[in-house]
Amino acid sequence: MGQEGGASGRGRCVGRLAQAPREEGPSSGGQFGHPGTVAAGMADSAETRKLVYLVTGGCGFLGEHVVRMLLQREPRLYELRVFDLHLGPWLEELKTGPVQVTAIQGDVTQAHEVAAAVAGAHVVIHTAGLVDVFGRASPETIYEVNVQGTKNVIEACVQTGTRFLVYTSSMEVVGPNIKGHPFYRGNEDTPYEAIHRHPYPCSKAQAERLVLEANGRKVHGGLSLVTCALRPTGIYGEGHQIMRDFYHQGLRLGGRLFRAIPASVEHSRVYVGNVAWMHVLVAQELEQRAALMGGQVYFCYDESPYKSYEDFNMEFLGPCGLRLVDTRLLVPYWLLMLLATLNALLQWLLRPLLLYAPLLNPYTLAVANTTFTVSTNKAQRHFGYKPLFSWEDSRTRTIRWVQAVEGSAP
Ligand SMILES: NC(=O)c1ccc[n+]([C@@H]2O[C@H](COP(=O)([O-])OP(=O)(O)OC[C@H]3O[C@@H](n4cnc5c(N)ncnc54)[C@H](O)[C@@H]3O)[C@@H](O)[C@H]2O)c1
Ligand SMILES: C[C@@H](CO)CCC[C@@H](C)[C@H]1CC[C@H]2[C@@H]3[C@H](O)C=C4C[C@@H](O)CC[C@]4(C)[C@H]3CC[C@]12C
Repeated sequence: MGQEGGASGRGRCVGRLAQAPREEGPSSGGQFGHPGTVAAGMADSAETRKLVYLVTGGCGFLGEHVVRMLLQREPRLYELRVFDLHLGPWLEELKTGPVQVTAIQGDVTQAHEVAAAVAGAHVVIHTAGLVDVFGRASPETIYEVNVQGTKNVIEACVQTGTRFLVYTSSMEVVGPNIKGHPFYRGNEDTPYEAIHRHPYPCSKAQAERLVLEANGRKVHGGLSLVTCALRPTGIYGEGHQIMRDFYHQGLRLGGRLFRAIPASVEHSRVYVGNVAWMHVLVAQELEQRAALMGGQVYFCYDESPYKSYEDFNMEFLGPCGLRLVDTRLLVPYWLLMLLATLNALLQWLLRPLLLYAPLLNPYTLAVANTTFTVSTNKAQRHFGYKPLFSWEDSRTRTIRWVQAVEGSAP
């Protein structure tokens, strides 16, 4: 079944059974060094600094962590190009080190801007995207950024001779699907009917497919393009705007948040630092393991516990003074669905006047209410990934961030 869904991502975006290509080649043994060990045989010294990396979306929630992780853990880095529609002021502080940090204000929907940024890069880590499940942007805009933007990155690699492309995909390429089927402790090979209607998952699925299909294409200079897609589940950590939105919502409600989702509905979540680390490690290993890793997808995972979305958030918001009130008896699911639908109607009615984009809408309620948990070690088997941050460390860092940014530190 081919990829359907109109150019704007409207209609059903019907994917094939979401299974990554079967693994080829022997799974690699445990010969990798400890996470963070620099690429094998690389001395951390000036003469090894010869690589140029480009990170698109480098000023985003994930992108910033990828940029900082590269500066800490890629000793071969000569130049780090940070490409984003909106450049962050924090970039200036990065320009004092041994690596040349080049900030590029640009738009991935503009092919010429992408080509100029990619030219001369050895590796592209493509995280730029419109992460919108709240109706802030039109389906057309989501498609333009997430699909056309990815096409522009791929073509820029081919035209300029960049051989290695790491794409930030998403769990939503797989699910939850429009039928609300749970994905329980699944992995990259678990059969699952990936059927989407929402523009965001449709766009991520189309973009991921383009990246994987580009693996092996000849780039300028005659060598082959090696691509790989990483599928984070719900990312959390320093800089997570939705976490801040929940915290502000709780403060407005007198320190309380109201449970709307049964605790039995489990989600996988992954710490942003571990997602960034996986991106860096893939970029470091992709050349030596092109035959095994090229064209593959990998879920991003760590030791974060399986919990409902709301209970998981309380791991951080509880220590910041909020408590979760169980209101499922008061707010049955049908009433939640009605509220979500009213939000969608209000958004549509108010759109000519203002942007009304609450967290709760029919799509986010459906996703929140569907179990989606990942259990895999494919990244460890293929390129020796191990989480850099433990659950305890990830939790502490996130709590400290919420406390610091909200001034609620004890
Ligand atoms: N946040 C999550 O839970 C999550 C989970 C899975 C996958 N992802 C994926 O990770 C990537 C990063 O997501 P995020 O959560 O950091 O989002 P984010 O919105 O914080 O970051 C996205 C960045 O891309 C930039 N960008 C957007 N449109 C652009 C354009 N046209 N040209 C150039 N730059 C543009 C934005 O300015 C922003 O800095 C996305 O591709 C997203 O689909 C996110
Ligand atoms: C019922 C509501 C009131 O408590 C709870 C609404 C929660 C939703 C806002 C979030 C529940 C699941 C989240 C999504 C999931 O974590 C994975 C995602 C994939 C990623 O690529 C982008 C973000 C997201 C869609 C994420 C967005 C927020 C939720 C829908």
